Amino acid sequence: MSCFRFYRRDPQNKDEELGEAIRMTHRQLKDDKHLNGPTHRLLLLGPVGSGKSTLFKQVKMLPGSWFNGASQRTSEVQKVRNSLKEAIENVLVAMSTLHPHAELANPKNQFSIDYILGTRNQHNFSFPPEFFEHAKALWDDEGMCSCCDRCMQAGLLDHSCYFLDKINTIRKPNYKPKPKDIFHCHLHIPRIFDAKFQMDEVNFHMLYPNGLCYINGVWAEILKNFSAIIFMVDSSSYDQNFMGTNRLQEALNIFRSLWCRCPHPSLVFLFFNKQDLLAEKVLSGTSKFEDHFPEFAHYTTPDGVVPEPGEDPCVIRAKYFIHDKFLSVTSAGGNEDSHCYPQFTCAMDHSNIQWVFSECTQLVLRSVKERDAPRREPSFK
Ligand SMILES: Nc1nc2c(ncn2[C@@H]2O[C@H](COP(=O)(O)OP(=O)(O)OP(=O)(O)O)[C@@H](O)[C@H]2O)c(=O)[nH]1
Ligand SMILES: [Mg+2]
Repeated sequence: MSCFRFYRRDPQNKDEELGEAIRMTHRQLKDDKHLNGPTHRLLLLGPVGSGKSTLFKQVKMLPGSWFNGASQRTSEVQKVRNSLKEAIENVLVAMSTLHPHAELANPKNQFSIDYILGTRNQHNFSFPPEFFEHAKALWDDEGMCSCCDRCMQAGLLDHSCYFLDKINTIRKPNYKPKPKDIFHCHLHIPRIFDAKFQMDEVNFHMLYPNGLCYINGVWAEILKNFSAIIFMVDSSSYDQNFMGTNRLQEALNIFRSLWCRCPHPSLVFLFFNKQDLLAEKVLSGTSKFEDHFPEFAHYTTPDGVVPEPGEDPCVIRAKYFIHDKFLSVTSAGGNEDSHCYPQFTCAMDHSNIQWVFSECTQLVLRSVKERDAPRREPSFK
């Protein structure tokens, strides 16, 4: 699970490792070039939990993707079960690390905890029926459930409940994952994922370094190898804290640091993701934006904004507040010849991502053309 994995990181070494892995991938890409023709490389970045894995899975399902095969689906059963296992293990770890400690409501379920924790680190775990029995017994325990709620409120275990609520479905011998199950499923090793796809007969190769810590040294060197960078933001995270920092503010800090280090000129797509969750939160009125960003109280939606059909004005105001905050980084100066394009996305929605990608790939093509013709003034910013 994202946040616990984050705690376990050894940032300096991991980033060096990751940098080396990306450099190797580039060498490989150069060798492949004569086989597949020119390829535009996209790098997917973003803070923990912003939706990178989900977007990546959508890309793998785009028409023309190299991963767009029926055989992929069968191995998804194991992935979903692994995600269930990871979810329950992480709640169990959280039970002993939270303060105050979370306790089992039924002490007899300690046997199930011992069983589940005893299966940790077993590769290719076969998921015997007793695994699901123990998982179910624990999920039915009120102590464990309330621990999960506490973790969710802290923004720690966002995938867990989804799988734990579906134990009875996932355990069935003839279980076939639904697309939603796959989207919730966390991508595991290897640390760098890549997907190739074609749009308008142009090759794209997207790299996604899972778990990249944003250490400065690696960035500048890596970034220059890409035609465009996609930076994802969890727009609904405005009311969440992680290790004492507001998650949206943290995303903004990371983006600012990325923008400063981008080689000139760069093309950056800023995906304001989880628009559905943002709308839900704003409309429910339970979590006020101004409680977390006081300047929101004086913010007014800019003139000329074109709303989506049926979009509520409060939602529009919140989403453009975030939009303007991030765009102020790019208009602050210092990287004038780079271009940043914002997009409002919902990575769970395949048609939205398909549309967004067709827009972005057109912009990549335009930008590359203009880069190759340096004497012409770029016609967009
Ligand atoms: N409702 C909604 N949920 C989303 C959206 N995008 C991602 N999610 C969910 O948000 C959670 C985190 O998404 P991931 O794709 O795992 O995020 P990530 O950036 O890969 O996270 P790390 O690998 O931990 O850095 C998952 O439970 C996703 O199902 C979205 O647009 N809408
Ligand atoms: Mg991920």
